[in-house]
Amino acid sequence: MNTKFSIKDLNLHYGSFKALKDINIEIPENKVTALIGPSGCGKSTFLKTLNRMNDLVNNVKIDGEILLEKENIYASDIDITDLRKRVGMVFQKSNLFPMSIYDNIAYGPRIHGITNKKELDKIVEKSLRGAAIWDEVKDRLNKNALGLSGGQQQRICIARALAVEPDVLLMDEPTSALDPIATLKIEELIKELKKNYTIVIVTHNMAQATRISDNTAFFLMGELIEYGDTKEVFNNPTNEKTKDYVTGRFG
Ligand SMILES: Nc1ncnc2c1ncn2[C@@H]1O[C@H](COP(=O)(O)OP(=O)(O)OP(=O)(O)O)[C@@H](O)[C@H]1O
Repeated sequence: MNTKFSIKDLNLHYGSFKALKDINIEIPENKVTALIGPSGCGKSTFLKTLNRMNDLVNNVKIDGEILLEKENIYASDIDITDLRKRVGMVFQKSNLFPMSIYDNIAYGPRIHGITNKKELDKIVEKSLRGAAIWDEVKDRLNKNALGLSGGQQQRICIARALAVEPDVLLMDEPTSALDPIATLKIEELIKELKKNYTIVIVTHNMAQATRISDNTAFFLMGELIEYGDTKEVFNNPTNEKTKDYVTGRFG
């Protein structure tokens, strides 16, 4: 099993507040890694360090090392646009642009210099197929993406992330705004996507973590308390705090 991210002694401060404390973790390739823990424990902060999204926050200070296949993504010579192309992100709520489905998907590739219509057509179809939504939208590619249902919009967001051919997909509670059926569709999709992508997902939904993830990391107040095989973390946790959390005693 290959390691995709190797994180060593990662600390993150927002001003004087320490949001991540000495995080050490290896994230395997082509697996789903779930990040769980109570609100405010640092899950999203950690997720965003993986494609340097926190760089955009004022007063943030990050130290330690995050290797993406042996390359330190915090090295001064790293190309951040290229990093975000390799490590895509899907948010809690759909953040599609008020434009056609086609243009939403073609947006990233166009930014990266692809202008040929035939090539873009191919990318759009491949990405929509990859996100299991091609059949639902193939006859309305020129319609406004915001006219789709919430679940469909999330799959378009995933397609948009796939369009620039990433290696990794970061997902921050991608189903929290969806009904159970739309949630199930995204979960099925995630299981399919891990064949080709490494997935790291923040979820508040414990059942979801057990359904879709291979590994689970439990965070508490900025610390990584426990990390391992999802079945072990949920059924046989080594730490009392993990046990309390996964059995619903707090959080
Ligand atoms: N931009 C910011 N500036 C200052 N503090 C921040 C910022 N973003 C997050 N924090 C603080 O860092 C801590 C971790 O926040 P984070 O959003 O990572 O937690 P989380 O576990 O993802 O929470 P939730 O499950 O509620 O989304 C919290 O105390 C939060 O208030």
